[in-house]
Amino acid sequence: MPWPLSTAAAANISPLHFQQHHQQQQQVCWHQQQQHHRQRLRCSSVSRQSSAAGHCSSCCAAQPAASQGFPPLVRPGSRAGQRPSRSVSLRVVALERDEDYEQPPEAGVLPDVARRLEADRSSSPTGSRKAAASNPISLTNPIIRAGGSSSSSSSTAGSSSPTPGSSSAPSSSSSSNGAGPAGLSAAAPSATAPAAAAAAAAGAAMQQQQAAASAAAAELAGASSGPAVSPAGLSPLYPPAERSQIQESWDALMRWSKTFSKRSGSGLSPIEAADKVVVFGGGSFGTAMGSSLALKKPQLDVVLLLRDPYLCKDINSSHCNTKYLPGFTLPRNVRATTDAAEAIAGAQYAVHAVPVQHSRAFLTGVREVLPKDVPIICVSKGLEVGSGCMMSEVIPSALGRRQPAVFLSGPSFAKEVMQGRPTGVVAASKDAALAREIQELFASPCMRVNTSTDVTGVEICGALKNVLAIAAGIVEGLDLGHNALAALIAQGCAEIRWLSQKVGAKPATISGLSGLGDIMLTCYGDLSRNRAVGVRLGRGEKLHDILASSTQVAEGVATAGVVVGLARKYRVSLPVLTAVAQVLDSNLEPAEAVAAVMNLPQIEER
Ligand SMILES: NC(=O)C1=CN([C@@H]2O[C@H](COP(=O)(O)OP(=O)(O)OC[C@H]3O[C@@H](n4cnc5c(N)ncnc54)[C@H](O)[C@@H]3O)[C@@H](O)[C@H]2O)C=CC1
Ligand SMILES: O=C(CO)COP(=O)(O)O
Repeated sequence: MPWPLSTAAAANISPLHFQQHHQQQQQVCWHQQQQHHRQRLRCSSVSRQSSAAGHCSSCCAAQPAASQGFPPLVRPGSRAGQRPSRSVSLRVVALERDEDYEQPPEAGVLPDVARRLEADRSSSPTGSRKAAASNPISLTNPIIRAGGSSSSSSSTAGSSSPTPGSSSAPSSSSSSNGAGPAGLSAAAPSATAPAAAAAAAAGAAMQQQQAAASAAAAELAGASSGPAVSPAGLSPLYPPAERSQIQESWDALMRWSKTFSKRSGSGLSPIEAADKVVVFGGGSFGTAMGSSLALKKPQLDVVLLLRDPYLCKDINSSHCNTKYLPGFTLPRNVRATTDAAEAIAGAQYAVHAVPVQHSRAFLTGVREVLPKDVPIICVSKGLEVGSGCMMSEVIPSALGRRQPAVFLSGPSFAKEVMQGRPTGVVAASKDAALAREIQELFASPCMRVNTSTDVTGVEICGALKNVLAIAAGIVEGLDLGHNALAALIAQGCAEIRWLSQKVGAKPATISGLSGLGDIMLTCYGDLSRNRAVGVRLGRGEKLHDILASSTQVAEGVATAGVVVGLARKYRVSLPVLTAVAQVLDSNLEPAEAVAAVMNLPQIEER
């Protein structure tokens, strides 16, 4: 299981069992869990490209808000290389949609194949175990602190230097042998004939993993029929019947994953086909997303288009974005330039990471040199002051044409992307095939990418969560406690839902990665710049001073005012989000705003 037992699940078990489980979890380090998980959930595209890339060689397997200091908005008036066809196949699985679960491979499907593979398995049990055991997984990101010994050359488990913020993580060289964490490997002997048959239907690789799991479990249990014991030396948590059900469900999920991945087509994957990607804006997130692509393919030319020649020089000479991501060494194939024509020439994709309020002017400036068929992958989150436009409207308006575009959003702090920590985002485009292409382009063992066609939903949620994060920061800065923070975020979620639905967002988007996922990250995560603005406001600082001392953008500040206009247009009342705008506009002290919201009429929940 990729994540620890949920609180909800934990609430249903006895304290003793919970304690046992917790001890198990502590014994099975994060890296072990991940390695186990990845070995099972292998992504064939990464597997294919990683052998070439050496990245993960053996695993996966115009109205300026002058008072807020915003500059005035400017109203605006053949590429080389080959991209894969838009019919590029799905290799990475979005687990969120119900329809994906429509036909999970059940025990007993394809019985003839199952029988054949079962026969194979009984004839060679050790061979398959060896195969699984010789397949170590590395999630370790080769991007390391500047001054470290290596960067992109590190590809095997445990061989890279510690990443910032993860120094306490045990070395992955102590990883499991593929048999997985305690509960799973110990439960393997109870996998009975139907489970084995279904595993066979899913393919030989799965069968190899099961054999490995069985063998490891037998080893752990002393090859006897006695009670299975976890590697941590603890008894299993659940009663046998429950455990075998859990194992069966897990196996079915893994078979489904395997068969889903097998539906891949032929042809080059997007990352294989690409040889150059341009990133508009070399701030923290542009650099992080560019670096994650650069790591996937060392031959890929990743060019950051910047305005600051000194920063450019720094990046090219020291391989470090000293201004926005100090302490991280960038992959060697990331470079920077201030020359837009040179940066864009020959690029197959353009990642747009320029703050929303500057995007129109920026895009107008590159319109002539940007080929009209290069897809823009927009990661900027916010609403344009003056027009109220979302980026999906700003882009065609600034370029004066319909450019292929995908909107990538979700809980994804730049620093954690740089650290190679597991991250999930959603790629939304009206063009579903393009969304899948971008899904495949960015997907890696560290990055899950769901697809969506709900561009409006993904964009509005990404913009609104920044405003809510400021409110969350204010509550934190005022030291109002956990209850207050949770109540505020819940209210904010409701307000985001009310407005998002009015503008056409789908419910699945609002509760998905770009909605709830990003709300949780930004409202609770210390790395959020928007939240940091709120914290400082709550502690009594003035907005002007906060902005003057910040080197990075907090999109929620500009977006808050726009949100109120949108709410009025759609006739929705948004107490918390409106209060944020009032505080930012210096019409209300943070503490007054909280008191006013607390004293609104008591209402029925909706
Ligand atoms: N940093 C993060 O963790 C994440 C940021 N984002 C979004 O990505 C966008 C960019 O954010 P960051 O990279 O974090 O911002 P940042 O503040 O770190 O960097 C902004 C970049 O834009 C450039 N820029 C500023 N004004 C410009 C102009 N007029 N013309 C051209 N370039 C200009 C800056 O020079 C800098 O390179 C924002 O919309 C943000 O909400 C999205 C997800 C995560
Ligand atoms: O959008 C983000 C993470 O998903 C980054 O949030 P901040 O801009 O508040 O740092």
